[in-house]
Amino acid sequence: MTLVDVRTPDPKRFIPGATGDWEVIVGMEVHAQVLSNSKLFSGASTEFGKPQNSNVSLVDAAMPGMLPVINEECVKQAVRTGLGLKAQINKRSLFDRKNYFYPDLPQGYQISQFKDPIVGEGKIVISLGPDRQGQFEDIEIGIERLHLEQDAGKSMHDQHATMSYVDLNRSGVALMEIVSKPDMRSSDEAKAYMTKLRSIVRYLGTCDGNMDEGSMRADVNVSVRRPGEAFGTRCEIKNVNSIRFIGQAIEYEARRQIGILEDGGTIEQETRLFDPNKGETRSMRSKEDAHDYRYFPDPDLLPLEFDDAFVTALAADLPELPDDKKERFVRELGLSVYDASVLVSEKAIADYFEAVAAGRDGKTAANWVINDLLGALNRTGKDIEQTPVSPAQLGAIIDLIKAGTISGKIAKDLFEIVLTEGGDPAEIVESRGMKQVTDTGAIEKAVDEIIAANPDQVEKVKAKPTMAAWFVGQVMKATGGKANPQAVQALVKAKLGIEE
Ligand SMILES: Nc1ncnc2c1ncn2[C@@H]1O[C@H](COP(=O)(O)OP(=O)(O)OP(=O)(O)O)[C@@H](O)[C@H]1O
Ligand SMILES: [Mg+2]
Ligand SMILES: [Mg+2]
Repeated sequence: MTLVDVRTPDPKRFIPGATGDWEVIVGMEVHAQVLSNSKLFSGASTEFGKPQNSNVSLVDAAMPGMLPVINEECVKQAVRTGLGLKAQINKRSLFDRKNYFYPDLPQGYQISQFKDPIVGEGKIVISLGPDRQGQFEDIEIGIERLHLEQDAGKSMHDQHATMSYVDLNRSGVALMEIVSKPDMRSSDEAKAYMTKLRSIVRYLGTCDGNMDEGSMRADVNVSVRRPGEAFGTRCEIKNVNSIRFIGQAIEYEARRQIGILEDGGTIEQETRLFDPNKGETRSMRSKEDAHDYRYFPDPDLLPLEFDDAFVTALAADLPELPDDKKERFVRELGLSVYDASVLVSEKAIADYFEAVAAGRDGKTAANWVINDLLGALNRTGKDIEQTPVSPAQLGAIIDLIKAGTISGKIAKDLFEIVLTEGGDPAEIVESRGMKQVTDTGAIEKAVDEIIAANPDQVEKVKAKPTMAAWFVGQVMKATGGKANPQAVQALVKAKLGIEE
């Protein structure tokens, strides 16, 4: 890979050292487990959490004479992901053997793609911000390639005092390795990149994106340099399994390298581990080069070939992706970029919002979903999948306001009730007497009473008409928030003789 610098050094991102500023360079290799029922080259199940060694075929256990057979669904998933990354799809690609020994790798090699991957160059746009002025900064991060490969099994060192066990359930499961260009310049950019990539594969349905189950993990390559100079030597931090840890690992690693360089030392290219308990990276081994693996084309597999029609059919079926959705929410529903960004950040949130917004005012739906629903979920530590308020229930609350059945203020109380107790919003309004009072007779009585009881305030309003709001507030209070606010306002003004 030839390294090309596509970024202009930005002082905002510089890291101050003892002897001047530094720039951090980050490139990531993300392993994303392909969503498929069976493995890349065998019919064994990929289901997570099964008893050890129950999802293992003879192929996965590398029994002599077993031959790999490519799983078409995994190929489709890789192409879909490539399309989602606006990348070049290679109609001919090759599988290679990457040779190394490890107890969890019974074949003695991993089938991967080296020189000719299924997907070539693409890009991901990340969005940073908003800053204090409410502005977002969109940055394009290059994708170098995406290739298909097998996952290894799992060594288990904690099952026995003196022996290690191996679980081969994961052995042979399809992974997509998505390799970025070294285009990131801060830990925030790297976190935004991972967040966006995860969101894209979730929208596409090609990977579940569950980092805590290991479905997505990142090898984070970090180097530092003086702004504007050539790329420095990278260290690769293996298997980082949360977005927060990606940020912490980069911050630590950049400072470690800066310290060495400022002391007159040099950076050795190596493979490191991130220790989340200590928040630091530790050396694992010196970095192996491609030639150490003795890559060669796997003689058991034919080149992988497909035609344009195969790609076109997959492209035609692609779901709407977050960037397109965001743009459409702004254009068609008149949402702010900020609101649209929040709503598309996760597919499940976007789906929820679209169900609420269908046939209703988009901005109103967006306000309720962002401020009330997401606010409540945040408060109660739940995510959208566990929402106690369904889109139908929230939609019903919005409809009750629109129909004038309840006031906006009562609607907030109603939302709290649905949130904690559940139930049909219209029935709750009926049974608990939450209906808005639109009967002018009743409102008029309340207005008269407040005016009669507050002669001092009446004098003040005459001098300062904006004080009328005080009366509106008192009447709303007296009616338990159920009076129609517009009707109250009109009556208060009329009775006090305030011109519109
Ligand atoms: N100087 C650098 N600083 C930071 N990142 C870099 C630098 N040079 C390369 N990278 C990044 O390192 C990654 C290299 O990944 P790639 O899969 O090509 O090779 P590898 O790490 O040598 O191989 P393996 O897949 O065996 O780990 C890319 O994401 C690339 O952007
Ligand atoms: Mg790699
Ligand atoms: Mg690597």
